[in-house]
Amino acid sequence: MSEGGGPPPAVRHRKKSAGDGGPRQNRKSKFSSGAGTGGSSPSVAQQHQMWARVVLMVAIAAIVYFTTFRTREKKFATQREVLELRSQPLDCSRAYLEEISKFAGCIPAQCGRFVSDKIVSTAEAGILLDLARAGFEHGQSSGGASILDLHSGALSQGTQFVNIYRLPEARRVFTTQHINVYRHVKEKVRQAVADHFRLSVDGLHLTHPTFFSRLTNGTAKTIHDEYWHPHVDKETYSSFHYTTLLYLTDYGKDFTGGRFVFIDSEGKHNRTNVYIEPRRARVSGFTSGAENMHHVEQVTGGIRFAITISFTCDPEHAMGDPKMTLEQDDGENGGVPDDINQTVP
Ligand SMILES: O=C(O)CCC(=O)C(=O)O
Ligand SMILES: [Fe+2]
Repeated sequence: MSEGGGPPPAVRHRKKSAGDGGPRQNRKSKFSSGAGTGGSSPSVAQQHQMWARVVLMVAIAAIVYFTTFRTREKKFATQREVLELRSQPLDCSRAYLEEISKFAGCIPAQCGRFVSDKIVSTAEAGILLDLARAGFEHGQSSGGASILDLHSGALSQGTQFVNIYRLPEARRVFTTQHINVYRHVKEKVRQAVADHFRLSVDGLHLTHPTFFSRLTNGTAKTIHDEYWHPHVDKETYSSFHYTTLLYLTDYGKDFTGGRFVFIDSEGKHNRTNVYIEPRRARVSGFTSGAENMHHVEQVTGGIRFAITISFTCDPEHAMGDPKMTLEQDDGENGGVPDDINQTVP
């Protein structure tokens, strides 16, 4: 019974002796250069053992490294999806919470982010794309990032900015339809932010800078062209409390690269990149604190158009609808605000 129950002792013995030079000794001697190689067999076995240890140690080091310094990738919204609403609640960063607590009615039920393809129609986005193209015909950065701010009139030109409302050739560049759609869309987005974060819409104001962006893979000429740096909006633009983005062109069709990426850090070494692939008429919204650190990937081909529509809870930083004329030119700098340098992160 005892013999039949387990593996035969001989088999067990052979397995155990596999590393002790027994059967291997013979196999090895076939490849040895000279006769009488019996004496070198133990050292070959030792070498094997040593290599096994090295391989094991490297494997352990790799496992430790990849579990300690890990970057995970998550897709929050792909270009192909048509989303009613996708959201992710987050804890507010301490500084954000401290500041927003001063504005009753404007404190989010919870910090976080959302994406929806149902707030703005593709027809509206098409008209805004037309507006953007018409505006950028009168000025573009010589690097990869151009902006057009309808409120101040700031428009990239070469390595600088001009006021589009001062350009005679741009007099009638925007149509009544452009203007009406811009205002209407901005209101819908404002309402969506108020609904999502459960705010009183009256306490939520449009703020500066709110602008169109046109991104390409052109070589950066100034710091304003370097749109890909990770940042926190509240730190880049102090008046921001809620950031929204409206995409006017499609990732993978109109341009490549250029995904929006939230960078979620868990501890010192672990991070998760959360991707939003731009889609025409897609709106994303998020609280502007450190809980929503983000960046835009470099565009590798084509042209990416988007609008950054920003909101503040602070009435002192509130901004009205754009007048789209030179009337609003009240600055020494031809209406281009002094802090234009903040317009592009
Ligand atoms: O265009 C985007 O997707 C993001 C732009 C951005 O991060 C910003 O305007 O602060
Ligand atoms: Fe940003």
